[in-house]
Amino acid sequence: MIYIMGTIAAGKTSLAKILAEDLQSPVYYEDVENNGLILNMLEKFYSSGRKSRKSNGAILQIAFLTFRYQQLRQAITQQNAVMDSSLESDFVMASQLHDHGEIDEEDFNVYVTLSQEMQANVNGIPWNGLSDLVIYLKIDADHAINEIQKRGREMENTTREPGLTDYYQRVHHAYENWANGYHPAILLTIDRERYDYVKNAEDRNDVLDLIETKLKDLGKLSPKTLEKIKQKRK
Ligand SMILES: Nc1ncnc2c1ncn2[C@@H]1O[C@H](COP(=O)(O)OP(=O)(O)OP(=O)(O)O)[C@@H](O)[C@H]1O
Repeated sequence: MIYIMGTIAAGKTSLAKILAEDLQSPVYYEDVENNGLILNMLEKFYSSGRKSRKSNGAILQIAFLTFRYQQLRQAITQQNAVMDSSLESDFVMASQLHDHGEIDEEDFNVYVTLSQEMQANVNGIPWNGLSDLVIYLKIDADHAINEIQKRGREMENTTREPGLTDYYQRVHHAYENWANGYHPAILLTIDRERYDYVKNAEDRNDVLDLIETKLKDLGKLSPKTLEKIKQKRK
């Protein structure tokens, strides 16, 4: 499994799509706009800043955990499945809510215990909770906030709720800290300020080369398959 990590609007969904197409791998999206359960919860969570994060934060994490676990049960059986979000990214989100007093100690304990119990055994397979490769999309906070505003979701709009800018900065900071201290699995950082893999074909190829070479080095892609993929791209 390949996890793509990064702050809100870092470009995870786009990279997941591009990478999965190139690898011809299964892909799993967060796709909040088409998931009624998550969308309703998220709208409540975002509705009135800190107050609504506090009242809905814990149950939102349980909702994400349920949805993500459904994806994980499938993805774990497939080679190089790409996930644009994961239990790992949810843990960063849940922890920052807890760190800022928006999920209380007791609720956080329930969430962590449940998450660990679920991950200890996926589809009858004991699992260590790690993916084969973690890709971190490193982006400047202001750039990410700009991207959030550009996609124009009402619930994420900072004009409607100015306090959201602080929240986005906080989440950005949480991801930076997480990436700096992450060692359990192989982490590949992609600099979003350097590569525009959506609009620039050369950048896209460079990013795909970086990721796929790493997969080859990890034994997740044979040298022959990597060569074929590169030829197909030309
Ligand atoms: N565990 C979580 N806790 C709280 N909010 C979450 C969690 N996971 C995702 N979200 C929120 O759900 C929404 C997801 O939107 P979307 O699927 O477009 O992804 P994104 O994280 O913004 O990624 P990108 O734009 O990089 O693809 C964002 O507002 C995000 O902050």
